[in-house]
Amino acid sequence: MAMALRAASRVLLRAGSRLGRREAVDGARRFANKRVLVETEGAAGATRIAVMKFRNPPVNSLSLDFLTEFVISLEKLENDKSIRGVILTSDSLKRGNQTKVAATEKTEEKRATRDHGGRLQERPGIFSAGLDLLEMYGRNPAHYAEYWKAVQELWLRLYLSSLTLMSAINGASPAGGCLLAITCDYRIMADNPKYTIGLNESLLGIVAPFWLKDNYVNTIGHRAAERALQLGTLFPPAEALKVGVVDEVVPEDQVHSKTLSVMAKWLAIPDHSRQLTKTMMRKATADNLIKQREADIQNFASFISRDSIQKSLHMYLEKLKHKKG
Ligand SMILES: CCCCC/C=C\C/C=C\CC/C=C/CC(=O)SCCNC(=O)CCNC(=O)[C@H](O)C(C)(C)COP(=O)(O)OP(=O)(O)OC[C@H]1O[C@@H](n2cnc3c(N)ncnc32)[C@H](O)[C@@H]1OP(=O)(O)O
Repeated sequence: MAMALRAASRVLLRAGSRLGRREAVDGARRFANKRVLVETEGAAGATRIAVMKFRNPPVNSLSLDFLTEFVISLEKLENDKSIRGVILTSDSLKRGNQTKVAATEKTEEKRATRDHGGRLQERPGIFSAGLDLLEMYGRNPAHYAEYWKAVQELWLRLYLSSLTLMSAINGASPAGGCLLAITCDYRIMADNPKYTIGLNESLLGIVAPFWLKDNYVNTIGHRAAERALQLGTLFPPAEALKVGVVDEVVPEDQVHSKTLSVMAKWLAIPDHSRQLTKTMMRKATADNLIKQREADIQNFASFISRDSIQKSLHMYLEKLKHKKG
């Protein structure tokens, strides 16, 4: 498996050097490609933690490019021995240098946040909208296979990461957004009832893959997962806490500071014993996918290519396009 991961990562690194653009380098303290910004906190030479901020406007969907850049950034952090903890979050806070586009029409209202150069900015309040629907709709089977391999890779890398991973959930987190969160060791969500989290695949007419279902079962238990998966439940923060999708709910302006303080507690545990424990808890679930990755890719490609499934996705996309802002 290690060999397979290393080979896949070489492919991703090659792809990354083609499409990844290092925008900012400040020693080892900050690096970025186009869609993921990584900032490290802590003194040089001491244990540091990294914050991976998603910035794939408008909704941080997990496009193929995003997945590639994410895995490259994570691998860099895994290889940096001074980093022991990583926080996943969205870079979706409004920045100063922005202006509101006149919001007289619904479409303008929906994408009202642009910077002065007219570039689309991330919208606040979205952790990640999940898998990119446009990667799964209207493409060919070879594309679906490539995309699914990248989705699997992301999940395996996160689920088996030796780092302490935490998610600071500062916005909506449906489906693949929830995937990012539940691979982490700890989840803290902003207390805003507009934000929801869960696996809503069934509402789109699709089905969560078995390994994500297993991850969900491991997180919230079999009965709760069975019900939530069938209904496609998106939980607001208080309910997410009750069912165990998240571990803590805190006021929105405290999500980052709280995550840092919980991280400090986790980092007080010796790495080797924590890592061995994590592996003991997760290996069987991950192995289930590793032993049938290729079959899972073929299943996905043929499932998503079905006319009925493409029709469901089309209807869902139309619904998103025409929903009231
Ligand atoms: C039995 C055999 C089984 C075999 C099974 C094998 C494999 C498994 C098969 C399939 C599994 C596939 C797994 C999929 C998991 C997923 O992640 S699917 C994606 C789920 N995501 C969602 O449902 C979220 C949809 N989006 C929203 O709810 C909202 O957009 C939002 C995130 C809450 C934000 O709302 P807001 O009002 O701020 O923004 P808009 O809705 O106006 O959106 C802006 C813009 O962005 C587009 N968009 C939104 N989400 C996505 C997305 N996920 N992908 C791509 N594009 C997205 C939206 O359409 C708008 O576009 P515009 O109209 O052009 O402006």
